[in-house]
Amino acid sequence: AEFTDFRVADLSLAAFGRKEITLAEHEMPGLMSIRHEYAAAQPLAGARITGSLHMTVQTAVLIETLVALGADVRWASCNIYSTQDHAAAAIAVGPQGTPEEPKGVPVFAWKGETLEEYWWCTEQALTWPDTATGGPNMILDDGGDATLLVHKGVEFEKAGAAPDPSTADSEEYGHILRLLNRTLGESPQKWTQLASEIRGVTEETTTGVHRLYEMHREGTLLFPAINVNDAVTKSKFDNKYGCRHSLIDGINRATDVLIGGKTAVVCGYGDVGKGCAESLRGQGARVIITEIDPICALQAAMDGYQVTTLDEVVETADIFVTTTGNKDIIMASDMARMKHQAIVGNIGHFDNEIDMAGLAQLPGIVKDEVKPQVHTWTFPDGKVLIVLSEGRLLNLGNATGHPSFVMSNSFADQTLAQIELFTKPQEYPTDVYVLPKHLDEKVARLHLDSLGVKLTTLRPEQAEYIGVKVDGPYKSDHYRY
Ligand SMILES: NC(=O)c1ccc[n+]([C@@H]2O[C@H](COP(=O)([O-])OP(=O)(O)OC[C@H]3O[C@@H](n4cnc5c(N)ncnc54)[C@H](O)[C@@H]3O)[C@@H](O)[C@H]2O)c1
Ligand SMILES: Nc1nccc2c1ncn2C[C@@H](O)[C@@H](O)C(=O)O
Repeated sequence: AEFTDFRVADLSLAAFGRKEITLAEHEMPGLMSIRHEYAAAQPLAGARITGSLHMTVQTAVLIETLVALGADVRWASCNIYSTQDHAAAAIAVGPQGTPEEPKGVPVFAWKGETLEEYWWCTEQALTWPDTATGGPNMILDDGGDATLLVHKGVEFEKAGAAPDPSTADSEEYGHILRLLNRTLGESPQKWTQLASEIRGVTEETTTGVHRLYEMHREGTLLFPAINVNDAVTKSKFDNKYGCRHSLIDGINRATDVLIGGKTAVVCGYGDVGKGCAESLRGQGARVIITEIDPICALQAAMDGYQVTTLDEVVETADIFVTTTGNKDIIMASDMARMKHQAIVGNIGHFDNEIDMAGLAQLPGIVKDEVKPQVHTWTFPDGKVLIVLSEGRLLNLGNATGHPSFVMSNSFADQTLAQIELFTKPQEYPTDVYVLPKHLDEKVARLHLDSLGVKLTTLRPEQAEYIGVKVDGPYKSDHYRY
């Protein structure tokens, strides 16, 4: 039967996507090594994995690794602007298919989805026709939207109704409520039944992890979770070195502004902020940090950055980047004070770091599209602001996100986490876990040869002296790297 269980922008892009996937595989040695190591054992045979993670070339390599390990997969992106359409096309067509006869994986993602389409895609990725529960038995999440939809579905099914969408405190939540009101009418136990077979979720990013700990604290978490973000080989690499590469990629492709000599403000000096600050300084910008945390602020000062408040620099700086994972960092009133053609962008997971709703409501403001994901906002006095990706993460909205080599670390962690949760459910009662250190070190080890690294081997007496095994783990669980 013809395979039509997908929705992408343009199947004819599949060949281009396949070429870039092939190039990416060489740049993802850790992930490919895990694919080869585990393929024979088929550890994910029987797994039905719903993915909600930016549908990029690198994610395509992750998807095909999960499939190679035996999994069935359904996929959506976790952001309306982050899909690379040629990667999505290659996934729908598959390595053996053609645009005329696709033979790939169900994927529902295209660059420039509306919010309503985004949640429809997420629902498609979560809906598994011809299965007992109608759903997945694993979730691979980035930011927690798939996990949220399942939890809200169960919550409202238990209550017998979802709130009136007109009461939603955001446009996004309104779409979720409309969707759940529809499914409540169509199938009143859809989400409860679907959740019953989910063995767990592996969460990619800081903001999604925050949501999981919050649900666990509230006692509402329905299944165990592995916090992949806090694998050292994820957040100390992807968040830092990935953003170091892809932040200026996004700014350059969006504006081609000369960064050298300009003043750039980075809000937040966590893993992402550190990479962003280094990236901008590397281009010759004078980088100023804002922080709430005295430790991160002290780190920034010791790294040679001025650390002050946004209020102090909002009228003089040229480029503003939010990296906090928090909300309401740059408000409309701040943007009203910025200089002509200041550039504002966010690289945090959600679009609530920049007050886009407030900006749109400023009297006399005029929004104009320069090109996709680049807008000017003109104030009545003629001052123009340049806003990237409408406040959504600009490295994936204006560029192609992190490069393959760093995503190889993150996705090796993800694959190991999926195997852990799927094959050892009895070892993971509902809670939030991190990957054991020996797996973290394994992922790092898999990336050393490509960079020409030669490790030193501990001698037994040395290992004994520092209290570790010759083959590791080399650090305590509380070591901070
Ligand atoms: N775009 C990407 O490719 C990408 C990659 C990784 C992570 N992320 C996302 O980026 C965000 C940050 O991730 P992270 O790992 O750096 O988190 P983090 O917690 O390490 O860093 C965030 C920092 O922001 C600071 N902060 C919080 N509120 C602030 C405020 N009001 N003003 C100034 N500073 C404030 C915190 O003190 C913290 O140091 C998260 O949303 C994460 O999901 C995006
Ligand atoms: N090329 C890429 N493919 C997939 C996801 C990508 C990405 N670049 C950044 N993210 C987001 C990740 O950094 C994710 O781990 C996060 O933390 O947001």
